[in-house]
Amino acid sequence: MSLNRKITLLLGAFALGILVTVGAISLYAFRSFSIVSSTAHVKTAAEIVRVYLTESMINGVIDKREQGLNRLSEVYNLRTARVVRSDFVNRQFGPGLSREMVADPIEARVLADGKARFEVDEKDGAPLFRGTVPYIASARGEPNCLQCHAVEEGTVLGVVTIELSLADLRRRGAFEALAVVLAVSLISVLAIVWARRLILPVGDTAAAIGEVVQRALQGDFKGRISQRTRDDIGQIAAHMNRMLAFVDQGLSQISERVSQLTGRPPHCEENQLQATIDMVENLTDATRFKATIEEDEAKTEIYERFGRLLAERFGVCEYSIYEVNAMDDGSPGLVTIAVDGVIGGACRWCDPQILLRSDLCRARRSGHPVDGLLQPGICLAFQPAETDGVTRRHHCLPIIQSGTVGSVIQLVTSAAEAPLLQERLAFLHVYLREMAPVLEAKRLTETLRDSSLRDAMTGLHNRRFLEEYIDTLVRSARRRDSRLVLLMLDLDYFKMVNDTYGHDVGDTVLNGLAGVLQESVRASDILVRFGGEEFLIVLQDAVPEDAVKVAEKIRHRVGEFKFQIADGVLQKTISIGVAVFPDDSETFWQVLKYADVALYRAKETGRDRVVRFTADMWKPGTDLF
Ligand SMILES: Nc1nc2c(ncn2[C@@H]2O[C@H](COP(=O)(O)OP(=O)(O)OP(=O)(O)O)[C@@H](O)[C@H]2O)c(=O)[nH]1
Repeated sequence: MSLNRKITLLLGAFALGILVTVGAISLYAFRSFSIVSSTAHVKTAAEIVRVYLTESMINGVIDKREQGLNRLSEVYNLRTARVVRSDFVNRQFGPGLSREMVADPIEARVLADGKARFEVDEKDGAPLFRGTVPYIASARGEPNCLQCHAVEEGTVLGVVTIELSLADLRRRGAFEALAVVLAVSLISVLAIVWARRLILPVGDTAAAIGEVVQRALQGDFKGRISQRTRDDIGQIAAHMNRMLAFVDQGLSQISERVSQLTGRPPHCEENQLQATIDMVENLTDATRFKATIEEDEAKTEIYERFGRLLAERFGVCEYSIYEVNAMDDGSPGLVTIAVDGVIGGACRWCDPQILLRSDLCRARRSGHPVDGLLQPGICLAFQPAETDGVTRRHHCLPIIQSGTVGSVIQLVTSAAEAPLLQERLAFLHVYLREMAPVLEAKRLTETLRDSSLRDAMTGLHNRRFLEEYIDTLVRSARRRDSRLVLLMLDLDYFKMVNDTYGHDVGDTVLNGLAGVLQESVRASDILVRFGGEEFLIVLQDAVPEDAVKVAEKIRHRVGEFKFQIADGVLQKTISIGVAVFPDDSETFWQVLKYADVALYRAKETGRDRVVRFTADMWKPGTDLF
C-alpha cells in the first residue's frame, strides 16, 4: 500500500475516531445535563406545589386545592403533577381526594422511606422525566409544618410526583449533538485535505524513489524524480537526481571502456550494471590468468591451463588447440596440442588433412574467427565424428603471434548450446587477447633456447644440450632399466678436405654427414655435434650386443655416401668408438670418455673402423675433453 493511501486511511480513521468520541461525549453530556436539569425542575415544581398547598391551608382554601392542582397540567412540558397524602395527614385531617391515593409502588416506597426518586421513562414513545419527591415535616421556617401537622420532625407528610416531557429537550439535544458532529466532521475533512496536501509530495517522492531504485537495480540509471516542492522533500529528490545522473554517467563511461576492452557492445535489454560487473570481473580474471601463465614454464602448460579454463569457466569440454609449425619444406603445418583436455590428443573435430595442409583450416588461412555457430558449414574442414547423434557446431579463433596465425583454438558445442557459447565468446576473446602475447613470448623463448641448444650449421643438438639433458636421459634409462649406447664418431682425415677444397666444402661435408647420421638412427636417438668434426650418437633402449652392428651400419652408410661438392663428389670414412651405459660405468660422463678412448683406438689402428671400448684401453688420468 502506498504511503499516501496509508496516511489518508490513517487520517480518515483518526477523524472518524474523533467524530465518534465527540458525538458520544456530546450525547452523554447532554443526557447528564438533561437529567440534572430535569431533576432540578422537578424539585422546583414540587416546592412550588408545596408552597401552594401550604398557602391554601393557611388561607383556609385547602378544600379548593383540586382545581389548582388540575391547572398545573397546563404548564408547558409538565405532564403530571400528583400529590399523595400520607396516612399521618389522613389521620389528622381525614381522607383526601381520590386522586391523592398512592398510584404506584414508587410513590409507596418514597412515602415509606422519604427518599426522592427520579427516572427517565418512555411512555407511548414519548420520553418523560419522572420525579417523586417526599414532603418531610420540618420545624424550620415560619410558618413551619409542625405548626399545623401533629407529627414529629422528619415524618413524611406526602409525596408529589412530577412528570416532565423530555421530547423537546431531546430534540434540541440531538440537534446540537448533530451540529457538533458536523462541525467536527468539517474540521476533520479540512484537516485531512490539508494533511494530504502536505503529505502527498512525500508519498509521491517516496514512490518515485522506489521506482528509480527498481530501475537502477535493473541496471537502468536513467530514471529521474520530479521535484514537487522546494522543501526538504524537494531537496531529497534533487539530491537523488544528481546522484543518479552521476552514477549513470560513470556507468556509461565504465561500460564503454570495458566494452572497448572486451570488444562486446552493451546490449540494451540487459542489466547494464550487472553486465559491466561481469565484464570487469572477467577482465580481472583474465589479467590474473595472464599473470599465472606468464610464470608457466612452457607453452604446453599454458595450453593445458587454457583447456581447463575452457571446461571450468566456459563449460566447453570439446575443443581442439592447434599450433602452427613450419614443416620440413618450410610450409606452415598444424600440430594438435590438445584435444578435449588431452594433451597431444588425436585430431578429432577436423579433417586430419589440415595437419599437413594447414590452408584447409579456414581460421589459419584467413587469420579471422570462423563462426560455425551462426554459419554452420562455413569451414569444410570441420568434420565431427557422429558419436552420439548430436549435431555439433564450432567456432574457431586464430591467435595471432608475430603478425601471423600462431595457434588456432577450436571450440565445439552441441547445436542446442550454440547460443550460450555465442554469448560467452566476447569474454573468451579477452582471455585469448591476454594469452596471445604470452604465447608469443614463450614461443620466442623456446625458439631462442632451442637455438642455443643446437648447432647452428648442422641443426643437430650441441654439447650444451647434452649437458642440460643428460640427467633426464640417465634418470629415464635407470627407471626403465635400459641401456644407453654411446657412439663417438669422427671423420677421417677431415683436415685434408679443408686444406684441399676449402672450409666451405668442409662445411658441406659436415652438413652432409649430419644428414646421413640423422637418417641412420631412430627418432628417439640423440644426435649431438660434439665439437668440430666429432659427433656423438646416444642410442636409447639399445641392446649392447647390437651396438657394434649399429655402429658398423652407420660407418658403411657414411663410407658409401657421396658428398656433392662443386668439383664433383667426395667420399669420406668415419671412425667410431663404442661404450655402453651403465655396463662400462655407472657414470654417464665416464662412459662418454670411454667411447672417446675407443674412437682414439680406432684412429690409432687405421681409421674407418668401429672399436668397442674395453677396460684395458683406459689409462687412469686420461682426460680427453
Ligand atoms: N670446415 C670445417 N672444418 C672444421 C669444422 N670444425 C672443425 N673443423 C676442422 O676439422 C679438422 C679436424 O682435423 P683433425 O683433428 O686433425 O683430424 P682429421 O684431419 O680429421 O684427422 P683424424 O681425425 O685424425 O682422422 C680441423 O682442420 C678443423 O679445422 C667446421 O665446422 N667446419
